[in-house]
Amino acid sequence: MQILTTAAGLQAYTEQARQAGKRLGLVPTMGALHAGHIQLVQAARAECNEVIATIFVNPTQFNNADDFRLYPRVPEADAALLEPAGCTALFVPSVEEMYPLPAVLRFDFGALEQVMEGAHRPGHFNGVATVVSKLFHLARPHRAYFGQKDWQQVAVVRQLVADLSFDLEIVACPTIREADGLAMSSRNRRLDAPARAVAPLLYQVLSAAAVQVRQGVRPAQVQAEALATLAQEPAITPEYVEIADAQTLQPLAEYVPGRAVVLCLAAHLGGVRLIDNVVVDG
Ligand SMILES: Nc1ncnc2c1ncn2[C@@H]1O[C@H](COP(=O)(O)OP(=O)(O)OP(=O)(O)O)[C@@H](O)[C@H]1O
Ligand SMILES: CC(C)(CO)[C@@H](O)C(=O)[O-]
Ligand code: BAL
Repeated sequence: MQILTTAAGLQAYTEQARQAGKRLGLVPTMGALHAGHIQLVQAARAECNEVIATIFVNPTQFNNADDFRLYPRVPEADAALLEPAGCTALFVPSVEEMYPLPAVLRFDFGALEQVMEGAHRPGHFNGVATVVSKLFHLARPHRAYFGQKDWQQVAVVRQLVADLSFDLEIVACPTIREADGLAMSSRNRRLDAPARAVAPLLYQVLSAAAVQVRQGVRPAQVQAEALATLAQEPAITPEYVEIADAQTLQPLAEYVPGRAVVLCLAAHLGGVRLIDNVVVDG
Protein backbone atom coordinates (compact mmCIF):
# COMPACT_ATOMS: atom_id res chain seq x y z
CA MET A 1 0.00 0.00 0.00
CA GLN A 2 1.39 3.33 -1.11
CA ILE A 3 1.34 6.11 1.52
CA LEU A 4 0.77 9.57 0.05
CA THR A 5 0.97 12.76 2.06
CA THR A 6 0.89 15.53 -0.54
CA ALA A 7 -1.85 16.73 -2.87
CA ALA A 8 0.60 16.57 -5.78
CA GLY A 9 1.50 13.00 -4.82
CA LEU A 10 -2.16 11.96 -4.81
CA GLN A 11 -2.72 13.65 -8.17
CA ALA A 12 0.31 11.98 -9.74
CA TYR A 13 -0.54 8.54 -8.34
CA THR A 14 -4.15 8.59 -9.49
CA GLU A 15 -3.31 10.14 -12.87
CA GLN A 16 -0.85 7.34 -13.57
CA ALA A 17 -3.41 4.70 -12.53
CA ARG A 18 -6.04 6.22 -14.82
CA GLN A 19 -3.54 6.32 -17.70
CA ALA A 20 -2.93 2.61 -17.08
CA GLY A 21 -6.66 2.00 -17.59
CA LYS A 22 -7.43 1.26 -13.95
CA ARG A 23 -10.75 1.99 -12.27
CA LEU A 24 -10.32 4.08 -9.16
CA GLY A 25 -12.37 3.83 -5.98
CA LEU A 26 -12.09 6.53 -3.31
CA VAL A 27 -12.93 5.95 0.36
CA PRO A 28 -12.83 9.23 2.31
CA THR A 29 -12.56 8.86 6.10
CA MET A 30 -11.41 10.64 9.21
CA GLY A 31 -9.60 7.56 10.53
CA ALA A 32 -9.94 5.53 13.75
CA LEU A 33 -11.13 2.84 11.41
CA HIS A 34 -13.60 0.08 12.18
CA ALA A 35 -15.58 -2.56 10.29
CA GLY A 36 -17.88 0.12 8.83
CA HIS A 37 -14.92 1.72 7.05
CA ILE A 38 -13.41 -1.61 6.07
CA GLN A 39 -16.70 -2.55 4.41
CA LEU A 40 -16.33 0.57 2.22
CA VAL A 41 -12.79 -0.47 1.26
CA GLN A 42 -13.93 -4.01 0.45
CA ALA A 43 -16.84 -2.74 -1.64
CA ALA A 44 -14.43 -0.50 -3.53
CA ARG A 45 -11.99 -3.36 -3.97
CA ALA A 46 -14.72 -5.56 -5.45
CA GLU A 47 -15.54 -2.94 -8.09
CA CYS A 48 -12.29 -1.08 -8.74
CA ASN A 49 -8.63 -1.94 -9.44
CA GLU A 50 -7.27 0.84 -7.25
CA VAL A 51 -8.67 1.69 -3.83
CA ILE A 52 -7.54 5.02 -2.42
CA ALA A 53 -8.48 5.57 1.21
CA THR A 54 -8.05 9.00 2.74
CA ILE A 55 -7.64 9.81 6.41
CA PHE A 56 -8.01 13.46 7.31
CA VAL A 57 -9.66 14.87 10.42
CA ASN A 58 -11.05 17.83 8.54
CA PRO A 59 -11.09 20.92 10.78
CA THR A 60 -13.52 22.87 8.60
CA GLN A 61 -16.40 20.48 9.28
CA PHE A 62 -16.17 20.64 13.07
CA ASN A 63 -18.36 23.17 14.82
CA ASN A 64 -17.08 22.16 18.25
CA ALA A 65 -13.42 22.63 19.16
CA ASP A 66 -13.40 19.84 21.77
CA ASP A 67 -14.96 17.41 19.31
CA PHE A 68 -12.10 18.16 16.89
CA ARG A 69 -9.40 18.01 19.58
CA LEU A 70 -10.67 14.74 21.05
CA TYR A 71 -11.43 13.03 17.74
CA PRO A 72 -9.63 9.63 17.93
CA ARG A 73 -6.39 9.52 15.94
CA VAL A 74 -4.67 6.11 15.58
CA PRO A 75 -2.72 6.27 12.29
CA GLU A 76 -0.61 3.12 12.71
CA ALA A 77 -3.57 0.91 13.60
CA ASP A 78 -5.51 2.38 10.65
CA ALA A 79 -2.77 1.60 8.15
CA ALA A 80 -2.55 -1.96 9.48
CA LEU A 81 -6.28 -2.50 8.83
CA LEU A 82 -6.37 -0.95 5.37
CA GLU A 83 -3.78 -2.98 3.51
CA PRO A 84 -5.27 -6.45 4.15
CA ALA A 85 -8.72 -5.07 3.22
CA GLY A 86 -7.43 -4.31 -0.27
CA CYS A 87 -6.50 -0.65 -0.04
CA THR A 88 -3.80 0.18 -2.59
CA ALA A 89 -3.03 3.77 -1.57
CA LEU A 90 -3.58 5.80 1.58
CA PHE A 91 -3.69 9.59 1.46
CA VAL A 92 -2.91 11.17 4.85
CA PRO A 93 -2.36 14.90 4.34
CA SER A 94 -1.62 17.52 6.99
CA VAL A 95 -4.01 20.41 7.56
CA GLU A 96 -1.51 22.74 5.83
CA GLU A 97 -1.40 20.45 2.81
CA MET A 98 -5.18 20.44 2.43
CA TYR A 99 -5.63 24.10 3.32
CA PRO A 100 -2.61 26.13 2.16
CA LEU A 101 -4.85 29.20 2.61
CA PRO A 102 -7.70 29.51 5.12
CA ALA A 103 -10.80 27.94 3.54
CA VAL A 104 -13.38 30.49 2.44
CA LEU A 105 -15.47 28.54 -0.08
CA ARG A 106 -19.24 28.71 0.58
CA PHE A 107 -21.78 26.09 -0.45
CA ASP A 108 -25.53 26.29 -0.15
CA PHE A 109 -27.43 23.01 -0.15
CA GLY A 110 -30.76 24.68 0.51
CA ALA A 111 -33.39 22.63 2.33
CA LEU A 112 -31.11 19.56 2.37
CA GLU A 113 -28.87 21.15 4.98
CA GLN A 114 -31.47 23.09 6.92
CA VAL A 115 -32.44 19.98 8.88
CA MET A 116 -30.76 17.53 11.25
CA GLU A 117 -26.94 17.64 11.10
CA GLY A 118 -26.98 20.79 8.98
CA ALA A 119 -29.25 22.59 11.44
CA HIS A 120 -27.49 21.32 14.56
CA ARG A 121 -23.88 21.63 13.36
CA PRO A 122 -23.63 25.05 11.69
CA GLY A 123 -21.06 25.02 8.90
CA HIS A 124 -20.65 21.24 9.05
CA PHE A 125 -21.73 20.47 5.50
CA ASN A 126 -19.84 23.44 4.15
CA GLY A 127 -16.69 21.84 5.54
CA VAL A 128 -17.63 18.38 4.30
CA ALA A 129 -18.38 19.72 0.80
CA THR A 130 -15.11 21.67 0.76
CA VAL A 131 -12.92 18.71 1.63
CA VAL A 132 -14.85 16.19 -0.44
CA SER A 133 -14.63 18.51 -3.48
CA LYS A 134 -10.89 18.79 -3.00
CA LEU A 135 -10.51 15.01 -2.73
CA PHE A 136 -12.64 14.47 -5.84
CA HIS A 137 -10.59 17.04 -7.78
CA LEU A 138 -7.27 15.58 -6.68
CA ALA A 139 -8.05 11.87 -7.10
CA ARG A 140 -10.70 12.02 -9.87
CA PRO A 141 -12.04 8.59 -8.87
CA HIS A 142 -14.57 6.64 -10.91
CA ARG A 143 -16.48 5.80 -7.75
CA ALA A 144 -16.54 7.17 -4.21
CA TYR A 145 -17.82 5.16 -1.28
CA PHE A 146 -19.78 6.55 1.67
CA GLY A 147 -21.68 5.02 4.59
CA GLN A 148 -25.42 5.27 5.13
CA LYS A 149 -24.76 5.90 8.82
CA ASP A 150 -24.25 9.48 7.63
CA TRP A 151 -27.47 9.48 5.58
CA GLN A 152 -27.68 13.24 5.22
CA GLN A 153 -24.02 13.43 4.21
CA VAL A 154 -24.71 11.02 1.33
CA ALA A 155 -27.58 13.23 0.16
CA VAL A 156 -25.43 16.36 0.36
CA VAL A 157 -22.54 14.69 -1.48
CA ARG A 158 -24.89 13.48 -4.23
CA GLN A 159 -26.14 17.06 -4.61
CA LEU A 160 -22.54 18.30 -4.72
CA VAL A 161 -21.68 15.82 -7.47
CA ALA A 162 -24.74 16.88 -9.48
CA ASP A 163 -24.16 20.62 -8.98
CA LEU A 164 -20.46 20.54 -9.86
CA SER A 165 -20.75 17.83 -12.52
CA PHE A 166 -18.14 15.59 -10.95
CA ASP A 167 -17.72 12.66 -13.34
CA LEU A 168 -18.04 9.91 -10.75
CA GLU A 169 -20.55 7.63 -9.10
CA ILE A 170 -21.43 7.76 -5.42
CA VAL A 171 -21.86 4.35 -3.80
CA ALA A 172 -23.71 4.27 -0.46
CA CYS A 173 -23.01 1.24 1.76
CA PRO A 174 -25.18 -0.01 4.65
CA THR A 175 -24.55 0.80 8.30
CA ILE A 176 -22.43 -1.79 10.08
CA ARG A 177 -23.42 -2.35 13.71
CA GLU A 178 -21.99 -3.91 16.83
CA ALA A 179 -23.64 -7.16 17.99
CA ASP A 180 -25.90 -5.15 20.32
CA GLY A 181 -27.06 -2.87 17.51
CA LEU A 182 -24.93 0.20 18.20
CA ALA A 183 -23.84 1.73 14.89
CA MET A 184 -20.07 1.53 14.58
CA SER A 185 -18.52 4.97 14.84
CA SER A 186 -15.04 6.27 15.50
CA ARG A 187 -16.46 8.34 18.35
CA ASN A 188 -17.62 5.12 20.10
CA ARG A 189 -14.01 4.81 21.28
CA ARG A 190 -14.63 7.84 23.47
CA LEU A 191 -17.61 6.31 25.30
CA ASP A 192 -16.92 5.40 28.93
CA ALA A 193 -18.36 2.13 30.31
CA PRO A 194 -21.68 3.59 31.57
CA ALA A 195 -22.25 5.44 28.28
CA ARG A 196 -21.36 2.37 26.22
CA ALA A 197 -23.79 0.29 28.29
CA VAL A 198 -26.78 2.48 27.39
CA ALA A 199 -25.69 3.30 23.81
CA PRO A 200 -27.65 0.41 22.17
CA LEU A 201 -30.83 2.25 23.19
CA LEU A 202 -30.30 4.61 20.24
CA TYR A 203 -30.82 1.86 17.69
CA GLN A 204 -33.55 0.20 19.78
CA VAL A 205 -35.51 3.44 19.83
CA LEU A 206 -35.05 3.95 16.08
CA SER A 207 -36.08 0.36 15.33
CA ALA A 208 -39.22 0.63 17.47
CA ALA A 209 -40.05 3.98 15.87
CA ALA A 210 -39.64 2.46 12.40
CA VAL A 211 -42.20 -0.23 13.28
CA GLN A 212 -44.64 2.46 14.41
CA VAL A 213 -44.13 4.44 11.20
CA ARG A 214 -44.81 1.33 9.13
CA GLN A 215 -47.98 0.75 11.16
CA GLY A 216 -49.19 4.22 10.24
CA VAL A 217 -48.68 6.00 13.58
CA ARG A 218 -48.34 9.73 12.88
CA PRO A 219 -44.69 10.84 12.67
CA ALA A 220 -45.19 13.60 15.28
CA GLN A 221 -46.37 11.02 17.81
CA VAL A 222 -43.57 8.57 16.94
CA GLN A 223 -41.03 11.39 17.31
CA ALA A 224 -42.41 12.50 20.69
CA GLU A 225 -42.40 8.94 22.05
CA ALA A 226 -38.87 8.27 20.81
CA LEU A 227 -37.59 11.48 22.41
CA ALA A 228 -39.37 10.63 25.66
CA THR A 229 -37.88 7.12 25.75
CA LEU A 230 -34.38 8.48 25.20
CA ALA A 231 -34.87 11.23 27.79
CA GLN A 232 -35.84 8.61 30.40
CA GLU A 233 -32.25 7.34 30.35
CA PRO A 234 -30.23 9.78 32.49
CA ALA A 235 -26.98 8.99 30.63
CA ILE A 236 -28.48 10.06 27.29
CA THR A 237 -29.35 13.60 26.21
CA PRO A 238 -31.22 13.45 22.91
CA GLU A 239 -30.53 16.31 20.50
CA TYR A 240 -33.09 15.45 17.84
CA VAL A 241 -35.22 12.67 16.43
CA GLU A 242 -36.49 13.36 12.92
CA ILE A 243 -38.79 11.36 10.67
CA ALA A 244 -38.19 12.53 7.15
CA ASP A 245 -38.58 11.76 3.48
CA ALA A 246 -35.52 9.61 2.73
CA GLN A 247 -34.65 11.62 -0.40
CA THR A 248 -35.54 15.22 0.40
CA LEU A 249 -34.86 14.84 4.16
CA GLN A 250 -37.81 17.09 4.89
CA PRO A 251 -39.89 16.18 7.98
CA LEU A 252 -42.98 14.13 7.22
CA ALA A 253 -46.42 14.93 8.54
CA GLU A 254 -47.78 11.58 7.35
CA TYR A 255 -46.31 8.26 6.26
CA VAL A 256 -47.04 7.84 2.56
CA PRO A 257 -46.83 4.15 1.53
CA GLY A 258 -44.50 3.88 -1.45
CA ARG A 259 -42.20 6.67 -0.28
CA ALA A 260 -39.09 5.71 1.69
CA VAL A 261 -38.74 7.28 5.13
CA VAL A 262 -35.58 7.84 7.14
CA LEU A 263 -35.63 8.07 10.93
CA CYS A 264 -32.57 9.92 12.22
CA LEU A 265 -31.33 10.86 15.64
CA ALA A 266 -28.47 12.58 17.38
CA ALA A 267 -27.77 12.19 21.09
CA HIS A 268 -25.10 12.99 23.63
CA LEU A 269 -23.76 10.21 25.87
CA GLY A 270 -21.31 11.34 28.50
CA GLY A 271 -19.93 14.16 26.35
CA VAL A 272 -19.85 12.15 23.13
CA ARG A 273 -22.26 13.03 20.33
CA LEU A 274 -23.50 10.09 18.25
CA ILE A 275 -25.86 9.86 15.27
CA ASP A 276 -27.77 6.96 13.78
CA ASN A 277 -30.65 6.29 11.40
CA VAL A 278 -32.87 3.56 10.02
CA VAL A 279 -34.76 3.54 6.75
CA VAL A 280 -38.31 2.36 6.16
CA ASP A 281 -38.54 1.40 2.51
CA GLY A 282 -41.42 2.79 0.53
N1 LIG B 1 -21.01 1.96 11.01
C1 LIG B 1 -20.78 2.34 9.77
N2 LIG B 1 -21.27 1.64 8.73
C2 LIG B 1 -21.07 2.03 7.46
N3 LIG B 1 -20.35 3.13 7.10
C3 LIG B 1 -19.84 3.85 8.09
C4 LIG B 1 -20.01 3.51 9.45
N4 LIG B 1 -19.37 4.42 10.22
C5 LIG B 1 -18.83 5.30 9.37
N5 LIG B 1 -19.10 4.97 8.10
C6 LIG B 1 -18.72 5.72 6.90
O1 LIG B 1 -17.32 5.84 6.84
C7 LIG B 1 -16.99 7.07 6.21
C8 LIG B 1 -16.01 7.79 7.07
O2 LIG B 1 -16.65 8.14 8.28
P1 LIG B 1 -15.88 8.67 9.54
O3 LIG B 1 -14.44 8.53 9.35
O4 LIG B 1 -16.44 9.96 9.98
O5 LIG B 1 -16.25 7.56 10.60
P2 LIG B 1 -17.35 7.48 11.66
O6 LIG B 1 -17.22 6.17 12.28
O7 LIG B 1 -18.63 7.92 11.02
O8 LIG B 1 -16.91 8.45 12.73
P3 LIG B 1 -17.71 9.52 13.48
O9 LIG B 1 -19.19 9.31 13.23
O10 LIG B 1 -17.36 9.32 14.87
O11 LIG B 1 -17.17 10.73 12.79
C9 LIG B 1 -18.28 7.84 6.02
O12 LIG B 1 -18.74 7.67 4.70
C10 LIG B 1 -19.19 7.15 7.00
O13 LIG B 1 -20.56 7.24 6.67
C1 LIG C 1 -16.62 12.34 4.23
C2 LIG C 1 -15.64 12.81 5.30
C3 LIG C 1 -14.40 11.94 5.30
C4 LIG C 1 -15.22 14.24 4.94
O1 LIG C 1 -14.31 14.73 5.87
C5 LIG C 1 -16.30 12.82 6.68
O2 LIG C 1 -17.37 13.69 6.75
C6 LIG C 1 -16.67 11.45 7.16
O3 LIG C 1 -15.77 10.80 7.67
O4 LIG C 1 -17.83 11.05 7.04
N1 BAL D 1 -18.99 10.95 10.11
C1 BAL D 1 -19.32 12.34 9.83
C2 BAL D 1 -18.21 13.24 10.09
C3 BAL D 1 -18.38 14.08 11.28
O1 BAL D 1 -19.06 13.70 12.24
O2 BAL D 1 -17.83 15.18 11.29
